[in-house]
Amino acid sequence: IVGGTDSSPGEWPWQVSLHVKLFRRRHHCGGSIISNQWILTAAHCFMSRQNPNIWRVYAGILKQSEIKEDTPFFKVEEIIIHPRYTYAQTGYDIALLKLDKPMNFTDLQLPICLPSKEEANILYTDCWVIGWGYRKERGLVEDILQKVTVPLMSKEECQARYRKRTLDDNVICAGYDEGGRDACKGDSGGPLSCKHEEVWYLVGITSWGEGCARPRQPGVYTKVVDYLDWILEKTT
Ligand SMILES: Cc1c(O)cccc1C(=O)Nc1cccc2ccc(C(=N)N)cc12
Repeated sequence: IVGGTDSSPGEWPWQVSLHVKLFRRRHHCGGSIISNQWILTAAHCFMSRQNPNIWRVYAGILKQSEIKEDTPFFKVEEIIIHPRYTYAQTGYDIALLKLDKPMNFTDLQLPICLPSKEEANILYTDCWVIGWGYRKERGLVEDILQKVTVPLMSKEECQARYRKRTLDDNVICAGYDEGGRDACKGDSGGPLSCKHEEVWYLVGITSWGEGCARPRQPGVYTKVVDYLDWILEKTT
């Protein structure tokens, strides 16, 4: 996260950290708890790493330094990548992780609501992107979970910013024309959460952007409401 601030314990209880258990265990991507057995994240987190056995899901974590050898984690039973995914920039950047056993909800690990179709055209005005990702383009994974508020922008406005590309229809953009506040590498898969009438909704999944926090280069997020049928088909 570029231009953000430290989160507090329990502020974002649906945020998880996805680690790869290889030579050096480390944070690779974020994800969101959507039920006691399912995590919603980005497909591009799993390119070249689709073996569920090497992944570890840490929930209820504020700092990466909390994670030790004996810190409990969830194993991944199944990784479901959207069948039409190829690259983040061409859309369908969405994946589901089925945990090997259901988690108990606590104050520090709780699910976030999926948006409903009826609310598909609500104008959310209180949206935040969070993660342990880079603070700048040539950065490194952060210790304390960062948060930054970002305004949503229309598809037309976003397409005008990415003139050389044709944006996928099922994305939502957010950011500031002056730049300075945005998600970045390492925040991928994490939630773009919007509060509406006292309830938090998972409006987007951090997917890509040209660099990070550059002027007129907004963050691009998978638009979750457009994948409700796919999510329900795979999780029920
Ligand atoms: C390609 C690259 C790096 O190598 C290092 C840092 C950033 C980038 C990059 O161009 N964009 C990105 C690469 C990977 C995940 C990203 C997630 C969000 C954003 C965003 N701006 N909202 C940019 C990303």
